[in-house]
Amino acid sequence: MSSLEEPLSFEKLPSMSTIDRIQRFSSNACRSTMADDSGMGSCWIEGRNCSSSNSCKDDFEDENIDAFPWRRHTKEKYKGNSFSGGNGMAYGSVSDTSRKRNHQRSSECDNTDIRNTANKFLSGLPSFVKIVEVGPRDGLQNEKKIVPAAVKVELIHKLISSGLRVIEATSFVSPKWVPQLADARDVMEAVKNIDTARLPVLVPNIKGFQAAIAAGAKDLAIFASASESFSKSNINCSIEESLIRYRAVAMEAKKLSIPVRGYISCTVGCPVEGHISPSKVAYVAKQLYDMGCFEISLADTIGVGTPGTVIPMLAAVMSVVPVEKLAVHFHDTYGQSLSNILASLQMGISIIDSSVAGLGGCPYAKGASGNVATEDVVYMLHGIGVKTGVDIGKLMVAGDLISKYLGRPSGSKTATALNRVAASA
Ligand SMILES: CC(C)(COP(=O)([O-])OP(=O)([O-])OC[C@H]1O[C@@H](n2cnc3c(N)ncnc32)[C@H](O)[C@@H]1OP(=O)([O-])[O-])[C@@H](O)C(=O)NCCC(=O)NCCSC(=O)C[C@@](C)(O)CC(=O)[O-]
Repeated sequence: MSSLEEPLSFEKLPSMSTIDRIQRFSSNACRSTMADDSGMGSCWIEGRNCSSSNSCKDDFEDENIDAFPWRRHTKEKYKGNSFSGGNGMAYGSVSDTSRKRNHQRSSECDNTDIRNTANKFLSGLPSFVKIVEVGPRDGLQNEKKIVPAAVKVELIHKLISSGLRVIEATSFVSPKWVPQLADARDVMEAVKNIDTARLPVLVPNIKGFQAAIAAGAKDLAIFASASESFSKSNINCSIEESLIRYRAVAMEAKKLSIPVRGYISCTVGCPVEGHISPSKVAYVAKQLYDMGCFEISLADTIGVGTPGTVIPMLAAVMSVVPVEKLAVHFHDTYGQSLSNILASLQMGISIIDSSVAGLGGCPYAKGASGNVATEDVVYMLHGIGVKTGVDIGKLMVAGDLISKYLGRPSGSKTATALNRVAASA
C-alpha cells in the first residue's frame, strides 16, 4: 500500500489471522458498535463477548489497520494536510511499524498458499485495461441543467490530466432530441487539437457525420440497439434502418481513415421488451463489425444485468466478433456494474466504458441511472492488480469539478469514501 487512494491489492495480502477472522463470520457473531470508516463494513467477530465494545474495537482496529493500512496512513500522513488528489506517491508508504508487523505475521503463516489462491482467481485477468471515459457525453446528455461548453472543455482537460486516453467528448445529434449537447461544435472546436487523447463523438446519421468532421472530430461512434423498441425511441428508426444509416457513415469514415466505434444498447434488457436474447445482440455486433467498426461496446443501458445474463450475452457475441474488439458499458441501476465488469474481464474483455462521478443515463431509456463511476472501476482494477494508467486522485479532481457544477455529490462510492477519509484526517 503506497497511498491513500490505492486499494489493498492482492500483492499486499492481509495476514492469515485476519483472513481466519473473516472466514469465521457466523450467524451468532457479535457486532461491535464501532463506527466504521475503513471500507470493511461493520465488525463481526465470532464468539467474542463484545459487551465491552472497546475491547472488540481495539482488537479489530489492530487487525484492521494492517489489512487496510490507509487508516493508519491517513492518520499519520494527513495530519494538517488537505487531500490534494495528487500523484499517489506523494502520500508516502505504510509506516515502518505496520510493515514490521506485517512481516512478523507473514512469517507466522504461509503466504505462498494465499498468493496461489489469489492467483487462481485473478491470474487470467488482463494486465492493462483501456478505460473509455464517457462522462462528457453519456454522463452529461441527460442533465437538465445546461452545462456551458467551457465547463465541458475544462472537464475534458482534467480527465486527460488524470491519465485517461480515450474520452467521449460530445454527440452530433439533433439538438431537439438532446438539448444538453447542442454545443457539440463549440466543444469540438475547443478540443480538436488535443493530441494526448482520443476524443470520439457520437453520430446517428450522415448529417451528424458531416457536422462532426467539419468541427474537427477524428474519432466517431455510431449507436445501434439490440432492442427494436429502444431503437425507435432513441433514434426514431428500426434496427435494420439504423444499420443502413450506419453503413453509410462507416463507408464515408473509411474514406477519411476515421476510426468508428460501434455501440449496442440494451444488450441484456430493454425497458419495453424485457429480456433481450443474446443471439440478437450477436447479430447486431456482427453487422457493426462487418461494416468496419474497430471496437464494439456492449451496453447494459438500464443496468439490469448480472453476471448471470451478461456472461451468456458476451459468449454469444464472442462467437462472432473477436474478444479484443469488444468493450463493456454498464449502468449501475441495480449496483451490478462492478460484478459484471469482473465477469467480463474473466471472459477476456479488456476495454471498459465508465463515467467520472458516475454521471449518466440515456434520455430515451426510462429508469436508466448513471454509468458505473470511473473512480470505482479504477479502484477495483488497481485492487486486483490491473493497470489503467489513471491517477485516481487527479480523476477525483475532475469528478469534483463536474459534481460541484451540477450541485450534487459524486455518484462514485470510491470518491465519496476517499473524500471522507481525507476530510477526517
Ligand atoms: C437520429 C435523430 C436525429 C433522428 O431524428 P428524426 O426526428 O427522426 O430525424 P429527421 O431526419 O426527421 O430530422 C429531424 C430534425 O433533426 C435534424 N437532424 C437530423 N439529424 C441530425 C443531426 N445528426 N444533428 C443535428 N440535427 C439533426 C434534422 O435536420 C431535422 O431538423 P429540422 O428540419 O426539424 O429543423 C434523432 O433521433 C436523434 O438525434 N437521436 C439521438 C438520441 C441520442 O442522442 N440518444 C442518446 C445517445 S445513445 C445512448 O446514450 C446509449 C449509449 C450509446 O450510451 C449506450 C447505452 O448505454 O445504451
